[in-house]
Amino acid sequence: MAKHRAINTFKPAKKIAAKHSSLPIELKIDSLADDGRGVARHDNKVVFIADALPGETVLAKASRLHKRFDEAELLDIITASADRVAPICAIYYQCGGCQLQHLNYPSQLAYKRAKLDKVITGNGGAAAETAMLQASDTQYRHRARLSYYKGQLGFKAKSSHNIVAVEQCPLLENPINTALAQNRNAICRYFGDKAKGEVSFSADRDGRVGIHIQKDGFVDLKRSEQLAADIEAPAFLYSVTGSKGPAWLGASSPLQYQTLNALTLRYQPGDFTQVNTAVNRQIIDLCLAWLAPQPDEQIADYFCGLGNFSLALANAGARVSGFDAGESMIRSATQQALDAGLPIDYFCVDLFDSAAITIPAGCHKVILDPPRAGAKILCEYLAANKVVSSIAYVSCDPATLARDLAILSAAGFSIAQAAMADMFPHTHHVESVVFLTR
Ligand SMILES: C[S@@+](CC[C@H](N)C(=O)[O-])C[C@H]1O[C@@H](n2cnc3c(N)ncnc32)[C@H](O)[C@@H]1O
Repeated sequence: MAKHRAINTFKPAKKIAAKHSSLPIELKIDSLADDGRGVARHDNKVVFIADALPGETVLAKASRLHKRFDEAELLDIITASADRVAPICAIYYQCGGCQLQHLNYPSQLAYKRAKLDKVITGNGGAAAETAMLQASDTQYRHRARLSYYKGQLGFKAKSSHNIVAVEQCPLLENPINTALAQNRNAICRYFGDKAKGEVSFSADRDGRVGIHIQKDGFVDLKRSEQLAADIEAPAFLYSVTGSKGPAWLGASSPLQYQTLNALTLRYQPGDFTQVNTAVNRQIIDLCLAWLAPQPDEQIADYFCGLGNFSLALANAGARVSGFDAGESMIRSATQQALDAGLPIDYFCVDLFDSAAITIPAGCHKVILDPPRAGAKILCEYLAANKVVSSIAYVSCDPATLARDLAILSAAGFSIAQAAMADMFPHTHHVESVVFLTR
């Protein structure tokens, strides 16, 4: 069996008492927690064990003790689950990027679907009607952010802030893996022994790969120019920013993210784009079907980013108002709408501030796609304001979705449709879309 590493947690934990530290314990895994770890009970306490699966009996060693639960490191599997598979990545047990590669893919989907079903039934919906959106479970990410420190370029490790060197990642689109292999040495030389920072790769519609470097400290503009010359096409150095001083900005044209058919979003590294292009298209299609935009009908797109949903809704005939706090994205979205001749007005607003929220005149349909924190304030606003009758809620966190659905349900909205979208295969993240009407 491959070596298993300790569990990743960022909460401070107590030192392990001597009697616990040296004693392996046998645990029976009952279920999977929301973060993908196995859950067992021992000494009347819940224990979380990374890489353990329901139905398994494992040998584990306590690694961190908390007041209400413990964490343990998997030492060996005594009885393996029939759902256990060999990870698709050689560094899975060290890398912090994925949590579910040891679980077969259909079971990953079932686990995520069950999480969403709980939220749906908890708010009066029918779980049996939840649809499933999915595409390839490999090579699906069009962007990745790696860290650099002391000669290592890779992802953060599972159980620490150390960096695991990544040569290739099976979840990344091929152009990113190629760009990584071709340019790793030049990037590592650029950082040298002392500097540290982050390197973002973003593959666009045309196979170009933009590289953005965020460095601690000052940016050496001459060396950045040299790095730009050294990077092998079709990858190119987009920009280098530092925590101090001026940035190096290349003269490259923006990247292009393809949404539906011929619709594209112009973006730069740092802008939000949905990581999984194929699943994103399915989500847009579904939201279009649910919201059924009519000619000249007014629709609001809250947390619109670059206009991923706004463009598709306007292209289908609606007039759209998009709201987001990202200034540069709103600028870029506004220009795109002008260039495409589409009737979209974008507004830069903080949607966590109730005083800043507005509903456009004549608007009865809304789409919202908040970050993990959800959209509590906005949902309270929509609940209180009786003009909105249909909401497509795109969520990347079932916990905040549950909280927000409860607010909307209490105001008379009911769940008409729902879908689980596997935007992030092999990780514990659950993306979902819920359609509410009243
Ligand atoms: C999950 S992304 C969705 C973006 C877009 N709908 C898309 O599909 O590409 C969440 C968006 O919420 C925006 N956001 C985060 N906090 C915000 C806030 N307090 N007010 C308004 N927008 C916010 C981010 O800028 C980001 O564009």
